[in-house]
Amino acid sequence: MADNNGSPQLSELVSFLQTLPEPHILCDRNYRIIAANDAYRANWLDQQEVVGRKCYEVSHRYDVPCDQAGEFCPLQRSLRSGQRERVLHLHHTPQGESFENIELSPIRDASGEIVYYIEKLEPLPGARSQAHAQGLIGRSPAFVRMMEMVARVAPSDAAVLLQGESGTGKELVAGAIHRISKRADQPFVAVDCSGLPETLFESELFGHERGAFTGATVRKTGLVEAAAGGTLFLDEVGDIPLSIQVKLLRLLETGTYRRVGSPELRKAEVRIVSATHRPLAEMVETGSFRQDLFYRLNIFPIFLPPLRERGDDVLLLAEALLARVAAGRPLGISADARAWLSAYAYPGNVRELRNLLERACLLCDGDEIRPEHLPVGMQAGRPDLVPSHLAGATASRPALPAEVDLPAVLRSFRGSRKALAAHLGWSERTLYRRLKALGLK
Ligand SMILES: Nc1ncnc2c1ncn2[C@@H]1O[C@H](COP(=O)(O)OP(=O)(O)OP(=O)(O)O)[C@@H](O)[C@H]1O
Repeated sequence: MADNNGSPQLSELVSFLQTLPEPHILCDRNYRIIAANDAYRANWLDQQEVVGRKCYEVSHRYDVPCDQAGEFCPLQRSLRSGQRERVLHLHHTPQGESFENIELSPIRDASGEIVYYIEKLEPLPGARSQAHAQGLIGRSPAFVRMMEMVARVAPSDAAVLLQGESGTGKELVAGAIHRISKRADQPFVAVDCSGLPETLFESELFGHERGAFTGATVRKTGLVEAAAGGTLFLDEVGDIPLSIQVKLLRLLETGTYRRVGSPELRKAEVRIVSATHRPLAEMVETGSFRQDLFYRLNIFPIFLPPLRERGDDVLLLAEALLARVAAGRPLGISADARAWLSAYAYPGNVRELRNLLERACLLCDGDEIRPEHLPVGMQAGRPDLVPSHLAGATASRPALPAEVDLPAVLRSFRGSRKALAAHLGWSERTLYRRLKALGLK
């Protein structure tokens, strides 16, 4: 596949691309798309021609390469490493924004220099478009990095431990891992390990024989059996009593278990995904969690970022969740309410944002959510309405625009307007409006 100058023959590369069933494009080192195969074009039906355009412009609508827009660029990575590189990117597609696995393979000329790249673009199976009612929403770097870990581990059978604060979406991510995996057509069974007394928990998990204990009038299959062939999601795994931990360890190590009241060893065929908001490593230190079980569960740890570290995702989520909770009511969010939502610290993460919007919907009679419908407004008018967990949390929120003595801050602050906005926890627009209102523009 080389011409007389030692460069790979373009026409042969293009016809090779055509033989590939997955969507592929061919790019040069300058991000320019040189060819796209039919599988790629089938996804881009009715769209503008892509050949001749830059990959970052087509897939991301950026004016600059991904790495200059705060994302990992596989092309830059591959230029550095000289190897094939894989990343997960959130791409604009005719079906809406969705996650795609990108695999970039360098093509060299006879002198060994990289001249082209073949790029495979595969939608993440099961991770539906962000617009979908059940989809995981987010595009911040912290969220995309987390999703990249999800995409890497999902197709394997490795045990995954999801760690993150309450309400960060651990159950949703566990479901996504299942849907992306080859077990997607088999059951996904979620077990809440925190709610049940010890004996009941064991029989829920492993099942019991008739007469195994008082009240066991019929034989019962356990959740491990119900999940056969699929995924068993152990939520709040840090709450599993020590006596059951040893049985869970056996399940993970040997793939076997016993129903309560039966000596017979049964074979289980499940993939284990577990989640906790508790510091399991510390619990191992203090002896309340078995070290051997921790290692078994923690083959592939994934950390879910708290909402306060997800930047603009807050407003993206707010819009999407509002559409879900407002059920057909076309509700907007005022600029002040947006500023508050962006600045708030969300100790209860996405769940708290969702609850807060649900309440705002009920309080709002018009067509726009305003600060008076949010905890900030309620706090100002009716402190008795503020739930205790929010009252504590609001203490740590950034200052609201009206509470700041801006002229005083301006006298002491050295730095750009952007830095000042970040310092105050405001958007640049809010800062601009406040400066203008005070005649300080
Ligand atoms: N990225 C996201 N996109 C859309 N919705 C989300 C996202 N993350 C979380 N949610 C929503 O937030 C709520 C809480 O999510 P989930 O129950 O998965 O969190 P969790 O981390 O398992 O919480 P806990 O530790 O309290 O069990 C759910 O309503 C879920 O749909």
